Amino acid sequence: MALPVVDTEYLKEIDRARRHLRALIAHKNCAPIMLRLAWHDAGTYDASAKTGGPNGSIRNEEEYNHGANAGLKIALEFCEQVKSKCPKITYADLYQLAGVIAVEVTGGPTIDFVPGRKDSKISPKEGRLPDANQGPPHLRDVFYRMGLSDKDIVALSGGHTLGRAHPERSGFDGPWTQEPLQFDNSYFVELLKGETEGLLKLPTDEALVHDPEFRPYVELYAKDEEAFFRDYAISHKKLSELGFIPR
Ligand SMILES: C=CC1=C(C)/C(=C/c2[nH]c(Cc3[nH]c(Cc4[nH]c(OC(C)(C)C)c(C)c4C=C)c(C)c3CCC(=O)O)c(CCC(=O)O)c2C)NC1=O
Ligand SMILES: [Fe+3]
Repeated sequence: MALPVVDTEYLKEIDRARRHLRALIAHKNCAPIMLRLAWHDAGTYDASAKTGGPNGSIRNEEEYNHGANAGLKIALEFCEQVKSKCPKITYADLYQLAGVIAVEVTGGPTIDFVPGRKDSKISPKEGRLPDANQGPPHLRDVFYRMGLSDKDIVALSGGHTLGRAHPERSGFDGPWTQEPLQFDNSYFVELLKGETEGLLKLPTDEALVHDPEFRPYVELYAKDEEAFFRDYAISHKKLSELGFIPR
């Protein structure tokens, strides 16, 4: 079903939340972890069972304690600061808006945000997010289950232009690019360059270079930042609206 239409009061609350999120993310330099939070709430979607997805369930202790969500409590607490000033916004909308603002504030593309997500108290079982240690078949299993495509997989992985891995959270260490607070296509440039001292490549990042279906997108995005921004904005919107057929 499409995202339900919201009333003008709610739209004003969304605008207030936008402003608070912009100030918070700029002040705390927390764009990367806010983007990861938005993905981890949405990335549990199962298109055939119609369960999981961007429904705020990651705020449940049972879910934010899942292994793949290590470290996200910080982002949940940042969002709680905005929720206390904008109590009408659902957690589901708040987390997705945080992801959209995180990309905007770091110089990435403007992503169309349609509000109207409802909160769910039900958390899916652990294991719906992709495992960084696996390769292309696993990536396709997980992203196809969400209802996403090969192109979405490559474009969304470009979100690793932001932030870094932390040994105490995932066992991996380091940023993917030289400018982890700048949203650009350098993730793809680094992927094609090979090893660079101090920069990280997950097995799932490497998979994009070696798989014949994924690689052409990596080459396009490394060469044409506009093409990456265009495709990323489409894929990010898709992921943030999983479970709602956009109007
Ligand atoms: C495509 C498969 C994929 C995998 C397996 C993945 C795994 C992954 N992503 C990140 C951090 C990580 N991930 C992301 C965006 C992100 N993450 C993500 O994969 C999902 C959610 C589907 C798993 C998507 C689709 C996006 C796209 C925007 C950011 C911005 C950061 C940095 C956070 C920070 O700096 O704290 C870590 C390190 C966590 C830590 O130690 O702090 C790992 C292990 N990211 C992936 O893309
Ligand atoms: Fe990631």
